[in-house]
Amino acid sequence: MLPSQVKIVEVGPRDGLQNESQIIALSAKLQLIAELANAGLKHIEAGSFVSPKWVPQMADSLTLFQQLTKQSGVVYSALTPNMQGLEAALTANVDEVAIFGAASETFSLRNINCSIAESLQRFEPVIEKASAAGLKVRGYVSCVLGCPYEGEISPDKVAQVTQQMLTMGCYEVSLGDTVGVGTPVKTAQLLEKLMNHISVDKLAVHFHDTYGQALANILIALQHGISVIDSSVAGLGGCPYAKGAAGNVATEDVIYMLNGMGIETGVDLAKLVNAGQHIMAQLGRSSQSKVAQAMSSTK
Ligand SMILES: CC(C)(COP(=O)([O-])OP(=O)([O-])OC[C@H]1O[C@@H](n2cnc3c(N)ncnc32)[C@H](O)[C@@H]1OP(=O)([O-])[O-])[C@@H](O)C(=O)NCCC(=O)NCCSC(=O)C[C@@](C)(O)CC(=O)[O-]
Repeated sequence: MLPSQVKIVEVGPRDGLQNESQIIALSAKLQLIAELANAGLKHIEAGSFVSPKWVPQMADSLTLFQQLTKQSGVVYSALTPNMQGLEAALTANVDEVAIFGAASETFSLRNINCSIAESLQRFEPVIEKASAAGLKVRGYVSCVLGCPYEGEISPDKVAQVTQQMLTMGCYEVSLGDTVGVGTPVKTAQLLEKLMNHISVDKLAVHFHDTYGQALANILIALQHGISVIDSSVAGLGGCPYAKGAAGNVATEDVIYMLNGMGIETGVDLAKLVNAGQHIMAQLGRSSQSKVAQAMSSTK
């Protein structure tokens, strides 16, 4: 039961860039976002309304949204961990917001400075106010296949937090393998557990590629009917609160795999590779995407 179409949520400008220690010019971020939209990506997570002391790289999110030239048909979203973040997101006229929690108590404390229960309490008014303002709210659950502090995470805990976010009004929950430790069998077991109670169209997957398992895990997710995949151009990224975690799976690699399976994404791979090369040139590194490397070497 493979999906015939897949929606890619491009998280490079947010999850990708949030971890960079060098200051990235606003113009480079805007160019990246424009090129991603030109490549056909329809959902771009463009920024994050979090504390600039915690994540300095996202401190320019308000200005970024104010200067963004939006393409019609593209959703430009941002993270909002609390009411302060939501207020900023509303001022910035974002199209959609996302709250982000975890299935690990320690990660929750390190990442957003509160317990899981407290985070869900914080999210409730955020979801209510965003919905009242006509914004859809996405949820993230981090550490679904393991935690950098606690190790193994119970699938029951993942199911519980996911279900609570959906009950509170998130239209979809993205399951984050924050440290990229998941393997295909564990991914299948988790999805089967969740899908006992949760409809597959409410779930998305978000794999980091630390152990090189992301594409294999995505294939398992597709085989379970998941049709929303988060990825990051050039494999940018990592989480500031998950030391050693590699970037997200590269969007180029996901698109190449989906093309090979005959699954429609609407993304132009050549344009996407170019977008990745431009941002990597700004960062002074080469792309993590195997597909981008291969396509560049045969040019
Ligand atoms: C959540 C908070 C804000 C709580 O932070 P806190 O310190 O507990 O908040 P507070 O309410 O006590 O406020 C303290 C200070 O923060 C400010 N503040 C408070 N809220 C905001 C806000 N929204 N925007 C801007 N500033 C804010 C507030 O104004 C105050 O400023 P001060 O008076 O000290 O100058 C903080 O812990 C934080 O910003 N954490 C960063 C979390 C983060 O961005 N992590 C990375 C993204 S999550 C991720 O990457 C995982 C994911 C989603 O990709 C999925 C996966 O891979 O698993």
